Amino acid sequence: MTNLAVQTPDLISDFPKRGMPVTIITGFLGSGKTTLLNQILKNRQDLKVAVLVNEFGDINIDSQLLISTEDDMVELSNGCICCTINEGLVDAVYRVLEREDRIDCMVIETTGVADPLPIILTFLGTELRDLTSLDSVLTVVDSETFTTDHFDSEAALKQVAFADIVLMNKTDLAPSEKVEELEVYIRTVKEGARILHSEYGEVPLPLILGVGLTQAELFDSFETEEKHEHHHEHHHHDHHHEHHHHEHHHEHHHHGHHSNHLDNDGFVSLSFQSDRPFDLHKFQEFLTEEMPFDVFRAKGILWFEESPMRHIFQLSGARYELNAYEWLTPPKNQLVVIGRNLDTAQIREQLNSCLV
Ligand SMILES: Nc1nc2c(ncn2[C@@H]2O[C@H](COP(=O)(O)OP(=O)(O)OP(=O)(O)O)[C@@H](O)[C@H]2O)c(=O)[nH]1
Repeated sequence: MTNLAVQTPDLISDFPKRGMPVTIITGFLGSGKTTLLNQILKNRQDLKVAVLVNEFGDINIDSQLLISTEDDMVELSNGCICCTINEGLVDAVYRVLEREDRIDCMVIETTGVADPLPIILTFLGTELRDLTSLDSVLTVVDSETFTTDHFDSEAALKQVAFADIVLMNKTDLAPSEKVEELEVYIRTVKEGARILHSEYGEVPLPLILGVGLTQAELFDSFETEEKHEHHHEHHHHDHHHEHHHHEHHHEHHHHGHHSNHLDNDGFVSLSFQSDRPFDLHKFQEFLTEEMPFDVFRAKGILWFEESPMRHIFQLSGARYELNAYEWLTPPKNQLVVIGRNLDTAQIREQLNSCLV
C-alpha cells in the first residue's frame, strides 16, 4: 500500500508529492487513446505502469488491442462510466494499490464519451486523494476531425477544458494549417495547457508522464459545484442505458460525482457477439450501404468465413480499416458500434443477417 501514515494538515500543497502518480487519458471517440497507451507500454522501458481501461459498452475490445506483457498490469472497469465510475474505478484503483509488486505509475484510459470531471474528482475528492497523486489529465485530440463545434458534444469540449496536456494526434491526416488553427482554438478553450503533436501517439514519455501538471486546488470549486448539482439531479435522473452495478468491498464512500453527458450528447453503444463468422461480402455491403450515418465509431475483432485470420476492425468517423492477424483464441465475432440516436435493434438485425 502507498504511504498512509503521513498525514499533513495541508493536503493540497503537499498533494503532488504523495502517493502513486496517476495520468488520466481522455479524448473523444477514436482520437487515439488506445494507440497512445500502446506507445506508452512499448516505450516504458523499466517503468512499471498499471493500465486501467474503462469502456463504454459491454465488450472490452480495447483491452484485447493493448500490447501488454506479463509484466504490465491491465485492470478493467467496464460499464457505463457515469453510473459505475465510483464503484468500478475506485475498486480497480484499490486492486492496483493493494498489489505487492512495484508499480511506478497508473494510466487510466477513459471512454471517448466521458465527461472527465467525475473521473478527476474521483481522484481529488474521495479518499483516493490521500493514496494517489493526480499527475496530469491528458486529452487526445483527432487533428483531422476535431472542429470548433467539438462534435456537438459537451463531453468533447470538457475533455479539452480540463486538460493539462493536449495531444494533437493524427497530424499525418491533417494539413498543417488546420493543425495550427486548431491549436489556436484549443488555447482559447484551455489557456496554459501543454500542447503536443503526434502521429499514432508517438511522443517522448517524459513529456507526458511524471510531469506533475495537475493543480488540485483548481478543482476544489468544481467539486463543490458538482456536489451541489448532484444533490439536485439525484431525484429526477433516469437511467436510459443498460449498466451493471458492482458490489463494493472497500471501506470507502462514494461522493456520487455524476454526469448526464450520455443524455446530453445522445450517444448509444451497441455490442454484438457471435460464434458464427460473417460473410465478408455481406459485411462490406452493410458497411457501405446500410450502416447509419450516425455511427461515429466502431471497433471489433472480426471473423470472416473467407479468411483464417483474425481481423481488427476500426472505424472512426468516415475512415475505417481492417487489419489481419493470427488468431490466438478460438475465432468469434465481437463488435462495438457507437453513435447518436441509433436504432440498435435494426443494426443488430442487419449484423445478424451478415452472419453465415
Ligand atoms: N492515420 C492515423 N491513424 C491513427 C492515429 N492514431 C490512431 N489512429 C487510428 O485511429 C483509430 C482509433 O484509434 P484508437 O487508439 O483506438 O482510438 P481511441 O481514442 O482509443 O478510441 P475509443 O476508445 O473508441 O474512443 C485506429 O484505427 C488507429 O489506428 C494517427 O496518428 N494517424
